[in-house]
Amino acid sequence: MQPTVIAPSILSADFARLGEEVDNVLAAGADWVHFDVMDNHYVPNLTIGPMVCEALRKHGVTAPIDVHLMVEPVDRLIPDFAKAGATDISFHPEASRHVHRTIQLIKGEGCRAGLVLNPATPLDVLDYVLEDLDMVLLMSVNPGFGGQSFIPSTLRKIERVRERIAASGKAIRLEVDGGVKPGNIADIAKAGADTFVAGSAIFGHADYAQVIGRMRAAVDSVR
Ligand SMILES: O=C(CO)[C@@H](O)[C@H](O)COP(=O)(O)O
Repeated sequence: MQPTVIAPSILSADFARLGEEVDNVLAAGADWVHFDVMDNHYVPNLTIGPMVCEALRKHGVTAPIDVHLMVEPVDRLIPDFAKAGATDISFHPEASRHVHRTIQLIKGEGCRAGLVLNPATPLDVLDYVLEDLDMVLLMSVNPGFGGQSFIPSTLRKIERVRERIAASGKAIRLEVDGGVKPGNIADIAKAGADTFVAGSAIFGHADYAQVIGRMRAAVDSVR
């Protein structure tokens, strides 16, 4: 079993104080920094690129930076993010012409590779590549915005991916992203997730340590 990871999505942070916000969530008990990259093409929103990732490293952030690429095409940005300090890079299969090649590109740059499935993406995109992956990221909202509601059918999907990971015998993380909150994180963990992204639930709360503590306790109660 993989150790639990709580990864606040900086999409909901105060961008005018990003370094301080990241320091604060890490001091409050977060494990990773979840870094959402949107291109106004693959998704209808525009966010941040490798320069901001590099700036966080220069600021002194040493925690893993979990980059979720919502960009199309995806390959060109991968070396830039690796050089900027990303440790984990995940991408959507629809954004790559050659999914296996993109996974190898990420690993060749020294990062862990994740494949992201949107709520309506069938699990067969995992065929033939699951064992090459370090992580499967299941979106529990349609990508593009923070603050959306968790789509309940994701719970069954998490169970099915957990079964596939178990059958593979590999140490592959199962991350869930979108609408994750203290009130539903136990169900998400029970279904089989080990890595939890939360944006608005953490950055929208006045006390980061309290909300992260509640989330971790809820996960610990079922894992
Ligand atoms: O990738 C995305 C959205 O595309 C997510 O990382 C959201 O940023 C999560 O935000 P909340 O649903 O937790 O507010």
